Amino acid sequence: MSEVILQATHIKKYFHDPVTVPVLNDLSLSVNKGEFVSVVGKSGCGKSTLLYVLSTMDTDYEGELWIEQERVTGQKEKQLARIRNEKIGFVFQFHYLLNEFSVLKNVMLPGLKLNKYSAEEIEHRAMERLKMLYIDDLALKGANQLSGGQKQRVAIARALINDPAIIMGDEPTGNLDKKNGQIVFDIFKELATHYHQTLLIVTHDPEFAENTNRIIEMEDGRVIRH
Ligand SMILES: Nc1ncnc2c1ncn2[C@@H]1O[C@H](COP(=O)(O)OP(=O)(O)OP(=O)(O)O)[C@@H](O)[C@H]1O
Repeated sequence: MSEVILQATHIKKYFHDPVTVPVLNDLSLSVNKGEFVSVVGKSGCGKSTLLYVLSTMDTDYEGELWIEQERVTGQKEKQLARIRNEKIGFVFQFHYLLNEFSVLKNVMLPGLKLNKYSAEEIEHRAMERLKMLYIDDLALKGANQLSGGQKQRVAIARALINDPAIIMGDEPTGNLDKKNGQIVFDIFKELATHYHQTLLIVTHDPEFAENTNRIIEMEDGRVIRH
């Protein structure tokens, strides 16, 4: 049987602006280990809101969220911070790299926060991940010296540093041209296929979605296809 990595059940979330409207409306989904899942749907259907809930950054919802065997819902901020750092890797549309640091340092930073490995081990792990993404030759460059596509690959290496249970992405190819978007897609695909990395990626790009293992389609805060 497949191992469930992420499970969300009966998630409801409301915004009060100025009247109360449901943005996530009794939404349930689960993602198995090694699956590469895309989340699609029209603008405003609730994809980003869902990702905030699933990534533990938003705790103001009804329903339950589990990541691996751990119940996330109801945990205090300190525990949530640990869960985020240990179990979730993020890749956003914008890379959020620290320009004043080298590529290597950027990739190492979330590892240093975890307090699990020595600095030498983290450096070694960072170099391994840069090799996995074919950018180890950029390790000592400043983050501000890279192209958009290279920056996004560094952001993926950084997301991988703590061996997360799941990588979540919000339009990670949204800022890239077609060629670089394809490179980033291929990396995700390889991570899923060769490393059994679980991925949940919000995308507007139908071609991207079609080539993932499974499409979760949303409409008005609900899942209408999965
Ligand atoms: N902080 C907020 N307060 C009130 N309403 C909000 C807030 N954030 C989002 N919304 C509304 O919730 C709905 C869902 O927004 P969300 O950003 O999750 O959609 P989305 O599917 O990610 O859209 P897009 O594809 O354009 O990024 C929209 O109608 C949006 O206007």
